[in-house]
Amino acid sequence: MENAYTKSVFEKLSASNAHETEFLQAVEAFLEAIEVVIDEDDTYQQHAILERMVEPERIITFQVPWVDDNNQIQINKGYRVQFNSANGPYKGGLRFHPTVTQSVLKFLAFEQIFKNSLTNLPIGGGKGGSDFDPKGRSDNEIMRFCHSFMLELTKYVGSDYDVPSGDIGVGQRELSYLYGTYKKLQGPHLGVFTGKPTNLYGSFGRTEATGYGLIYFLNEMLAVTNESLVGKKVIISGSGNVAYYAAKKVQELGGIVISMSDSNATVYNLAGIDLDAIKALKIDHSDRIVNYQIKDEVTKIEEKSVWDIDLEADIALPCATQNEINEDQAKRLIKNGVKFVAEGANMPTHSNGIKVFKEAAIYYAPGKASNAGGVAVSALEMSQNAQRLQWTTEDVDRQLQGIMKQIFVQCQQACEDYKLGFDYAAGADIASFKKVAKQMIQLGIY
Ligand SMILES: NC(=O)C1=CN([C@@H]2O[C@H](COP(=O)(O)OP(=O)(O)OC[C@H]3O[C@@H](n4cnc5c(N)ncnc54)[C@H](OP(=O)(O)O)[C@@H]3O)[C@@H](O)[C@H]2O)C=CC1
Ligand SMILES: O=C(O)CCC(=O)C(=O)O
Repeated sequence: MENAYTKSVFEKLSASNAHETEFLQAVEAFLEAIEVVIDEDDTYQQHAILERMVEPERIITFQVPWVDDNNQIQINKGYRVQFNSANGPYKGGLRFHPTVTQSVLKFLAFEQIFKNSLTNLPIGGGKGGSDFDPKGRSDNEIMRFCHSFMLELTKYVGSDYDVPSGDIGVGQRELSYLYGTYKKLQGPHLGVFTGKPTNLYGSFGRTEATGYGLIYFLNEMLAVTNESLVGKKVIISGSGNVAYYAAKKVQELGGIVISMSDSNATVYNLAGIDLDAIKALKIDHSDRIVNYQIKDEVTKIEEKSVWDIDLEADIALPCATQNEINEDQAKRLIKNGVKFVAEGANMPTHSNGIKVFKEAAIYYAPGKASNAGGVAVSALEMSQNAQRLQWTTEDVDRQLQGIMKQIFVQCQQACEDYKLGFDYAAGADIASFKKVAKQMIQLGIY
């Protein structure tokens, strides 16, 4: 960092949040990207915009006690980070995973501020969750956990105030239990959660939206070089919601999905893997990739990360979790011919890995732009719930395509304005920073 203002904000933040490594990583990358804007205009410093932007408006932490199937009392930590509401009600998912900490949720909520702004829909930045591990838990245990979590969180959310949705470990089943508890306590305010099943008035197309949106964004990048997905070999990490629907759309548009993974193993085949088998294993049941049924001699399963396997490919789509690609793994991708990386997960590439992509001058789409389709359709779900209407899948998908295109255009425009080539990561940060900063200035200091 070179600008005195950004540098001093980051130094103070690092001193007061020394152990929050993921959060500091996200803020550092963001501040580096927007320095060109800070350099040209001291209004931001006069209004202390950066100091206010890096401090959450509110963090709620609470105890989640529940009883397991063996009648043992279990205690987990619950959180909601309400980071910034300049652009509207706090909006962002809930994550249930043993790796959840305040630092992880702060980085996710911070990124969400700018992602949500890029959608051009009125939603502020938030995120929440728990260190609860749903793996191996019975349906009744999940329901009891959700009930206890929501008894507390109910006090802090509302359809015009803070609207959670899903993320890792939280899908339609969990969202239904959470909404059921909220409804019992506060009444049937449909819009307090998004990502609900469609028969509970979730939006058609929300389940698919993050993965499909990722591919719509990727298509915009491919179009810059007059290319398309047809015949392209695509590495995908993860096999959850985002990964699976991204894979489906790649296949629909003529690409070849050569790998998918989970936290234990990777399945790969240069001629393409069987997405129906992935769906049966990982979407319909909480099974493991190691149990993928191999029906030919070329499919392989290895108990390691996909980023540690040498696979010749054109495109990489990290769709599992944060910091899954380090510097060496990024170098392996470049060596194996990858020319496009688009992030389905949030911050899946470590800063050193991003540096490798930039030096290799490949096309790189940052998660806060390329995975914004999910939250965008969540915002459409809020609109539908408020209007007491339910739009068709086709209508939602058409709007999603338009939103992803607009996000790409904003990134591209900022790159043009600041002569950044195709550094879409910087473009996304600059475009969204300017919008949120303007709103904060308009709203005054309070
Ligand atoms: N759902 C959404 O709408 C959105 C999600 N995202 C982001 O996308 C990513 C995936 O979320 P989502 O698909 O919803 O979550 P899911 O819970 O549906 O799937 C997560 C997938 O990632 C794998 N995974 C999790 N942790 C690790 C790890 N440490 N190493 C390797 N694999 C891992 C899981 O494997 P396993 O089965 O072994 O746990 C699983 O395959 C997250 O970063 C999330 O924040 C971003 C925007 C919207
Ligand atoms: O749909 C939402 O509200 C949240 C999506 C989300 O958590 C994300 O974009 O990372």
